[in-house]
Amino acid sequence: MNLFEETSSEKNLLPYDGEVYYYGKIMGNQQANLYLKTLLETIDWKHDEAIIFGKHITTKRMVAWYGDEPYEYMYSKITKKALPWTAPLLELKRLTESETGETFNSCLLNLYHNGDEGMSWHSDAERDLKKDGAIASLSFGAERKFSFKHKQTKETISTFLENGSLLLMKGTTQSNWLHRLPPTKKVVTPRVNLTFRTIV
Ligand SMILES: O=C(O)CCC(=O)C(=O)O
Ligand SMILES: [Fe+2]
Repeated sequence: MNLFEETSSEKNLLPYDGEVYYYGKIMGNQQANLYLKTLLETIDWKHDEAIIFGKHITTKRMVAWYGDEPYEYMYSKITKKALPWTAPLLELKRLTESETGETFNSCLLNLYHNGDEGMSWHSDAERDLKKDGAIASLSFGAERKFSFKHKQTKETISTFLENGSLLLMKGTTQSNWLHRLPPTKKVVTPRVNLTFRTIV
């Protein structure tokens, strides 16, 4: 817990061209497991849709989108509308804001049922997102590897995202680095991830 510390007290995981801070676990296992259960049961999960090479596909991974207002958000060439915050999501948004000192107005949630599901290399620099805005990532459930790859040098940095942990991406990270959640045979239990963002 570091309510009274600056984010700069966390070590930057990136060697250059961006800032990624891993805060580690910001709550105990019991509380994190309870959030996992609550989110699995109360979020309006839908299979993600995308248009890839002109083909309409739906993913095994499930997603949901919440925000301050019913923002329309373009993601993977499909427009989505944000739902109003639920009580547990507002709680988690406030916790994330107090830990990071940043503010957010929306949240994208991802549900990976097991290690077969992941997310391939991308950056979160969609047109509707604030340019170089901070993105905070909360993780619940199975611990998964998370990697960054520099767009020019291809240098790769990896870390593990624990149950109840917080990671913050800011500065020029999205302009210069890709990130992904690699699939893995080792994980057979679900993981829920929340990324808090700022839509403009
Ligand atoms: O599941 C994660 O940790 C990452 C999710 C992500 O990169 C995204 O939603 O853009
Ligand atoms: Fe992302």
